[in-house]
Amino acid sequence: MAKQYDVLFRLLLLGDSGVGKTCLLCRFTDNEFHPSHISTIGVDFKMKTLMIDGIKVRIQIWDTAGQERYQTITKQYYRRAQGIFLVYDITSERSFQHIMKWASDVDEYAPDKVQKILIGNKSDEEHKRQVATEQGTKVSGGYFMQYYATLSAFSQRSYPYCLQINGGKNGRTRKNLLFSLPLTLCMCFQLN
Ligand SMILES: Nc1nc2c(ncn2[C@@H]2O[C@H](COP(=O)(O)OP(=O)(O)OP(=O)(O)O)[C@@H](O)[C@H]2O)c(=O)[nH]1
Repeated sequence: MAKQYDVLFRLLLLGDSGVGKTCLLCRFTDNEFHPSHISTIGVDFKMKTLMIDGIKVRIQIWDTAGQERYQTITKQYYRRAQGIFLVYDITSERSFQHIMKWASDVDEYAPDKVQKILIGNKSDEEHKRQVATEQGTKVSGGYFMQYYATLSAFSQRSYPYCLQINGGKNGRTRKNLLFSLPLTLCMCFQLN
């Protein structure tokens, strides 16, 4: 039987309820958008397998509930994550203010070397924007996050796997693949 994958990455989505974590995940895995908000209960996950430079990469993305009452459950998933997306909604100042709290939970419960990526979602709602891009840049720098992107789960246009991982097949190590992958994942969403 063919090997199902060469490497597995476990990624986690965190952020307040309603910022669009589930929608980002559905856009990434199924290229779908759900206009209604059905709150995640506890945790859920989806998987996607990508071929990146001849390597079969399985990405397992855990979608967590933003609601406070599930946080005892969701924190149990932090320690196995290799990458964490901290998501806020650009039209909600409050969701952005809470990023500091999510980031300090990550510091407390996730592995030290976890990749952290800040995502400002709902960039299609520019007219309702409450959080300037510069504020995102400042916070991501302050919390040692690797990347910062504004995205839209609503937007259909995507750039699937357009980022190539540097290094030839033989010279590539798992370590640099791991480092590069979260950015690849970001690039799979609509970047603008
Ligand atoms: N305009 C717009 N709406 C979005 C976008 N992403 C999500 N939404 C809407 O925001 C609402 C909440 O989205 P969800 O993905 O369910 O939010 P969540 O963060 O998973 O929420 P919890 O499961 O409660 O933590 C839904 O009504 C979505 O349709 C986006 O990029 N643009």
